[in-house]
Amino acid sequence: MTEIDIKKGLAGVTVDYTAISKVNPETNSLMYRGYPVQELAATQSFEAVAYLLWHGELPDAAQLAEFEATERANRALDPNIKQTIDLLPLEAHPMDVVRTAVSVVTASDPAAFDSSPEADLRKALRLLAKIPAIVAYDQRRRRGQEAIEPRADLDYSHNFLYMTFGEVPEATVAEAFNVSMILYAEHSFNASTFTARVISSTMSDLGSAVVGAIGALKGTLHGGANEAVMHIFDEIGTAANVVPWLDDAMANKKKVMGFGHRVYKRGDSRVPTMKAALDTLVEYYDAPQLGALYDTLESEFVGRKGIYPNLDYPSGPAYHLMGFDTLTFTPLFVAARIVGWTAHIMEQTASNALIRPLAAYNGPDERHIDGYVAPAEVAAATERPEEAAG
Ligand SMILES: CC(=O)SCCNC(=O)CCNC(=O)[C@H](O)C(C)(C)COP(=O)(O)OP(=O)(O)OC[C@H]1O[C@@H](n2cnc3c(N)ncnc32)[C@H](O)[C@@H]1OP(=O)(O)O
Ligand SMILES: O=C([O-])CC(=O)C(=O)O
Repeated sequence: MTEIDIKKGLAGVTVDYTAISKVNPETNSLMYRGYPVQELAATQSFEAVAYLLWHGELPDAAQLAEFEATERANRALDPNIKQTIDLLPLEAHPMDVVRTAVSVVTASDPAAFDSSPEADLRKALRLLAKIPAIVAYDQRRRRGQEAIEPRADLDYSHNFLYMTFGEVPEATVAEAFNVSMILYAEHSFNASTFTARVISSTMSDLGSAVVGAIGALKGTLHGGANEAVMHIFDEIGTAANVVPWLDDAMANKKKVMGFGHRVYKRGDSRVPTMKAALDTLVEYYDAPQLGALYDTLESEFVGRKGIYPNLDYPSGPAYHLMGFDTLTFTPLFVAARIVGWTAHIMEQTASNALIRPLAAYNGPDERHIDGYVAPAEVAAATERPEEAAG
């Protein structure tokens, strides 16, 4: 058999251009539409960053005001969405709940069949506005709490936390949340975004592409890692247990979630910014034990393996300190990444080619069903070219 150079997992394969973001492992940097993500996190709201990723430029004051007004006006959930969520068991994974609710939101959109740039932009903003209400509604129903309606006088981050916890958060908490949303918003051709692009490439609709992307994000090798990090923290307990826990994990060849990355091999460009946000929360909530566990596991694991934390490592404990259930962490990633997914769906649609790679067959050689005699016309049609030529 001829040797074919298979790039397992498409590792290292460049499949298209994108103008949305640039991940540069050489310089450990990430830019959204040319702006370093650290600068955006330090100076912008998540709403302004969403506008940037969708429109290519940061909004001026009037554009931002209009964008925010539309976002605020679209936050509430229609009764059919709440009823759909209520039909799901309380034990359903929140990612399955979000996936199902998003499916209903997009199927109920009057422009569900319209894939024009204007309709897609409007649908994207509608999802950006509604996903927080879905996530908050589901966490509250799991806790047996009444749903809280959105407040149009609050920005995205304050309102998200308000709808989830019933209190307007302090600035420190809302700011850390805003930073996490900006850092999670976009990351080039990651697995879930690529999934969305594959679905869009068949000329399917935005809703189908987003639902597929949510499915891809759920896995622990991707977005599900922020939830998995917290399970690990719960298992380890305190910094004093890190060494024996790690000895055991490594002896059993277990992956330590929240570490490693397909593209960044010397550290994830977003981690220092999210770690700084986590530090403010550790101080705010007076949780030095969690900070010590974080630092000890990081230094032990990096020291032993030379594999660095990714964004899910600081964001998991940050969401825990804010009060989110561990199961809600990956839906928070969905709330942010809806921006990147939809930006890529629109980019794919604007310059489409069906995504359909090749595979090298390595199954059994040709064989036949005993006693089967092909009709003459079928035999002629399946006759292999080399036989026909011979
Ligand atoms: C926001 C995000 O989605 S970021 C990613 C979140 N995912 C995680 O945190 C899950 C844990 N990490 C991983 O599984 C991996 O690092 C991935 C999947 C993210 C990237 O991996 P890949 O580029 O495919 O590299 P791969 O998994 O082959 O790892 C290369 C080697 O490093 C090891 N390695 C990589 N990450 C880890 C880890 N977290 N724990 C232990 N070993 C690891 C692998 O076991 C492998 O070792 P080997 O060569 O001895 O077999
Ligand atoms: O880029 C990736 O492979 C995963 C990642 O960090 C992200 O999607 O944010």
